[in-house]
Amino acid sequence: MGGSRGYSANPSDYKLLEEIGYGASATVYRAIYLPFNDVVAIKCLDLDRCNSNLDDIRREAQTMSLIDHPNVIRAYCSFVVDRNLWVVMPFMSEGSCLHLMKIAYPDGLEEPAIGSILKEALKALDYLHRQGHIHRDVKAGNILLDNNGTVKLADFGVSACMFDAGDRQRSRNTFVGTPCWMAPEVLQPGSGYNSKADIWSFGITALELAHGHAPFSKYPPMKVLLMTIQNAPPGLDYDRDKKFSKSFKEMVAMCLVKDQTKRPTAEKLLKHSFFKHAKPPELSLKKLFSDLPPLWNRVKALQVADLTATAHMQLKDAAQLALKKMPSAEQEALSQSEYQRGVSAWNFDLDDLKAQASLVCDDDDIHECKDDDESMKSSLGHKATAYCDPSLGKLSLNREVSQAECRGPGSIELLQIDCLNGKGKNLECAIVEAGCQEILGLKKNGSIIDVMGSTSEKDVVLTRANTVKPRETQTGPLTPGVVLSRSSSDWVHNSERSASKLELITWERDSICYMTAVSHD
Ligand SMILES: Nc1ncnc2c1ncn2[C@@H]1O[C@H](COP(=O)(O)OP(=O)(O)OP(=O)(O)O)[C@@H](O)[C@H]1O
Repeated sequence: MGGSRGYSANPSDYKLLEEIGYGASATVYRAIYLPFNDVVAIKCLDLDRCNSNLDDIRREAQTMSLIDHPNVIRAYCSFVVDRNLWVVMPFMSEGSCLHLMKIAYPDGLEEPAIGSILKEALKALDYLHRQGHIHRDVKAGNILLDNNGTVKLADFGVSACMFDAGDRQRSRNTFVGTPCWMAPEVLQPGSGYNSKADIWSFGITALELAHGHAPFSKYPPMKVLLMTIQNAPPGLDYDRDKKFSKSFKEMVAMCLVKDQTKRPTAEKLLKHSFFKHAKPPELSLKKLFSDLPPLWNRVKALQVADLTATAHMQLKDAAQLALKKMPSAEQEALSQSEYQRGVSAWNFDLDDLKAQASLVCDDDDIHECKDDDESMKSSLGHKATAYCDPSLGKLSLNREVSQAECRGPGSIELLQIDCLNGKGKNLECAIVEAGCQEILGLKKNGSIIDVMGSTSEKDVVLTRANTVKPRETQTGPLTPGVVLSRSSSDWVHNSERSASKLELITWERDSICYMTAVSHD
């Protein structure tokens, strides 16, 4: 982790100035390199907060320092200071495209600017792929801009060298990334992935720049995973996105093909007419920054806005749950806020995801799953425990949970609410987290409380759970078609049966939802 270009590995040679960015495991500062009086950026990675071990981090730093391309951020040097790794880089005075959009262009950028940014980012990808790297975290937050219009792809925190012989398996199997931008094959059991995964993420980034947010970004991470696998690929809509050219729409559609073999390479994509006609960035980008305050003030403003939004949502959440009413728009907003705060922190293991994804019904399985509903109906009155467990059985909830009792892994909150069903019987539910409700498809027609409490002639039945003996808890992994469904109707069924009490307990660990349902006759 030595130095280069004359930048020393001595922390006292650097004067840290303002904070200019923050991510899952790092805070980035503007700094002065005192011997040259040169402005640099220093990424301070908290080693205690890092998922990676020191070898991974060392590799990241080495990879970054070997990079030599005008569109890729290169590390000047890196060294350990206390429990932090400092990575010294060029300072990009306009920060990331994400920050720029958040502060000034919430609905996205104009096509000429998008074309220029994407072309430079694509040149970076072409270079990295030729060098044998997969970036694996292409997104607007990792495209940095300078005030002269320079565009650089940043953050090799999660990249791995495909040709890194000693560790090939590991680098291919441990995917740390951001779900909205992830290619379906990365989530599919048994299928490998390669640099084409970056082309998918590039397509998603194009949509992000066009709309100001990535597709599915309002949903919680687990739901995004499922939607990526199950739904048709997102794209620019020919009607809704009228302001964008046919060429742009075509280019995005080429990237967002589920079959990775049908996606173009970066080299081929660069030849697409959309990029052939892209303006040089120094012409199309500079005007984006005029009238904006300095980067550090923007970042400060965003931090304040994030904190305020979070506090606001938490207050609203508590108040509305207390009132047993949360309009779905509010739930979505809450979910989005949670998601946006958590997205970068959401690092996961590919094997876990593959295991989960394999349990999801795809379109062809839906009929099969629907047939299973009948057997579920006959299991009413029994206790069913459904797992969506990343560690496949490592964690299970096999006890009944009473009011305010459950404080499990991570931040678990249990709120028990008594609702009356139409027959005047008590219906209890314990709900933890808006994202989980959404994953489970229970929020479509309003909050789960609404669904459960207001269905006058109906009881709420969780479908697709395995038939188990009365008042026994079934443990183990989710079986196909058990939990993950696409519509609330798959979950909330009308029934002649009267389940007088239903306990539904969900909690979240690393964005994975766990659920136990108990119905009592
Ligand atoms: N060289 C730089 N110049 C200016 N701003 C930077 C620079 N490097 C990073 N930033 C800002 O800091 C933010 C966080 O940096 P970075 O993405 O490297 O951290 P991270 O912890 O790896 O984040 P994540 O896990 O979300 O990708 C960036 O989104 C960007 O806004």
